[in-house]
Amino acid sequence: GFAEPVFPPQPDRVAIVTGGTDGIGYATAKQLARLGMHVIIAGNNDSKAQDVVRRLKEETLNDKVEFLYCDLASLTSIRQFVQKFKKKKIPLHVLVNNAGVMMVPQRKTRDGFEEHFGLNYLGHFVLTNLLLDSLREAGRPGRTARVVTVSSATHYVGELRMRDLHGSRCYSPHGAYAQSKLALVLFTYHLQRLLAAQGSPVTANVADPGVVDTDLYRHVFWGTRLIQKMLGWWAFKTPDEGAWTSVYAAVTPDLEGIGGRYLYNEKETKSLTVTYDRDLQRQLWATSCQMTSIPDVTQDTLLG
Ligand SMILES: NC(=O)c1ccc[n+]([C@@H]2O[C@H](COP(=O)([O-])OP(=O)(O)OC[C@H]3O[C@@H](n4cnc5c(N)ncnc54)[C@H](O)[C@@H]3O)[C@@H](O)[C@H]2O)c1
Repeated sequence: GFAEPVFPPQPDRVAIVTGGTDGIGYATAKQLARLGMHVIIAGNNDSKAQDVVRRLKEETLNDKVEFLYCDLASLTSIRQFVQKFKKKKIPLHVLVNNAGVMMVPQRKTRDGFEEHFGLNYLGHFVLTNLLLDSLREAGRPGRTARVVTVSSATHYVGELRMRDLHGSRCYSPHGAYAQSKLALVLFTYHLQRLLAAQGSPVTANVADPGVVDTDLYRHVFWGTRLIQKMLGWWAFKTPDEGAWTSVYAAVTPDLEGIGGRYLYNEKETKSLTVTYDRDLQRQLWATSCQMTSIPDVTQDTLLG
């Protein structure tokens, strides 16, 4: 009973989709390519890349689909990806921060960050900051460039432990995932305020895909996995359905010039109360800048 939304064609626009080799990211890349966009998949899944690109080209009849290696669990790899992208000398209109891991055992990224926080959140924090100049250049009033960041309803039970962001004192895989998804919401709202304060032709929104039948659940308790296998078709959205909110945020004319929204089923919804706390947003942003050696441009711009 799911009616596919219809969006205007998007020729001459370029999108980067992180984690576009699988699940919701694959479906997002496919739908954007169908709309005529040049889609670049940023992924760490080299072995799948060729096949995925071939399938996407076949399914969308769009030849402008490519893969560029980007391991979001490595700051060096993210910087190399951005360099490679900028060498192409093409504009960037849409960045979909989609990739993620869930409930992985306690382990660290290359730079020593807890994996959920480091990959899901800090990886996208760095990627977005390094691509902001490209997004600003490509956007224009009336046709803004867009950052779409995929969070999750799990953020509602998240807690940001500013004194122990890496969960070294007490680690829970669920808590670490929820914290990373909460951080992405705080980041998006702060980013949107920065962009608005600078008068940048770029907007930032959060997309919540709902519960979607993908391999994200590979690390959860086996009982939950079994339920997914048996009832997934009935209780979960398909990846195509889950991708619509990201696609909506990326292209709908309804959101032209509008940012700072938490979107679920293509509608604005309230996120957890604490996500609107500007002091917390600022604190997280400043700490993230320190952790990743990104200059904090918001310090002078956003005082209020
Ligand atoms: N599936 C759900 O029910 C659900 C619900 C809410 C939110 N989400 C969010 O949707 C997003 C996509 O998840 P999915 O369900 O499609 O899962 P998935 O496991 O099918 O896809 C995750 C993607 O992230 C990529 N990825 C993982 N580690 C990476 C790394 N180090 N560098 C680059 N890419 C990496 C994977 O290669 C894969 O392409 C995630 O952010 C997830 O938190 C999913």
